Amino acid sequence: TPSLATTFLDLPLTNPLMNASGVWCSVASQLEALLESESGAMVTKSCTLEPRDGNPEPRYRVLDGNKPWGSINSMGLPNEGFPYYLRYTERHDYETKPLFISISGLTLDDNLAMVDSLKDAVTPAILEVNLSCPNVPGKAQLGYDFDAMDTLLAEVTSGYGQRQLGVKLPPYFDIAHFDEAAAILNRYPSVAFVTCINSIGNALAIDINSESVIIKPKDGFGGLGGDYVLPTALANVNAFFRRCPEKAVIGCGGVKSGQEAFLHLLAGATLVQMGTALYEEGPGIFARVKAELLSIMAQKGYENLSDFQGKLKTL
Ligand SMILES: O=C1NC(=O)NC(C(=O)O)N1
Repeated sequence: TPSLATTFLDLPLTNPLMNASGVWCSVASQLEALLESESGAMVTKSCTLEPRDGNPEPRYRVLDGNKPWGSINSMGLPNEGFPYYLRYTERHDYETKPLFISISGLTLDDNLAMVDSLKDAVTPAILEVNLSCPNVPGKAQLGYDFDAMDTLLAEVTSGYGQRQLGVKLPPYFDIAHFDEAAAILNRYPSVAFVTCINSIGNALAIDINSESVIIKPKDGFGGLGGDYVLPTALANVNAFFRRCPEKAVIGCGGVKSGQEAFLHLLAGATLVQMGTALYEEGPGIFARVKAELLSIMAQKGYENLSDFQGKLKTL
């Protein structure tokens, strides 16, 4: 029977599935549910130095009805503040599964302060620096400002003592941008992984009956997730898989079954994150998607993930 076992940064995982930062991972009860779930790993909600309430509600909506399936969100980085998640890293059971901690400082100094505390904590948690939150009013996405991204990576990798870390990238839509972002990332060997993609920022969902937007923040503009973003997510996974051979890619975007998880792995992902689908289904989704992925592998005669991981064919 096929196996979903894999490794990430030399850590063994029972399977490649995990949550996307921000979904089912903001408070201890959610983190405990992820620990108990069948995910192979888990990540905390991107935190800021201080606790944040985030944007006014409604700030998350599933886009259902007769449209393709997805979500729009403008949460605005609501979180319990960095110390809360640092404390969680100190009591996580690392034997059960690896833990990632996501940070999204509102300033470079805030990011450096969190990185410095993490370096001193010498925690097994894996750092994922979020360069791509599209929903804090007045805050541009770092991943779209290449100079600022370069400066942040120089300071953060140095501040983290060149310990391995990763970055959560926004989706790019131009080959020249894949080239430029990868060229910057490849100058930082301690950036050991990239997570592609964050939501497609600043989409607008409109309800025809009310003739109104459906989320409150930013006049209805918010990050898109779900089916809508799968082709863009696969493109970003494969673009960075091709351009960053020394780094691992974590796939995120449009995964709701074994099928999309298989596609992300084929495109080059080592691990696969779920956001919208997890938000709607809950942590039981991991058992379902695991079974679906195993079934697809069995049908195709694959024993291990390495039999097809990164082996996307071109014409
Ligand atoms: O990085 C993020 N991506 C999103 O789609 N939403 C959240 C947020 O708004 O907090 N952050």
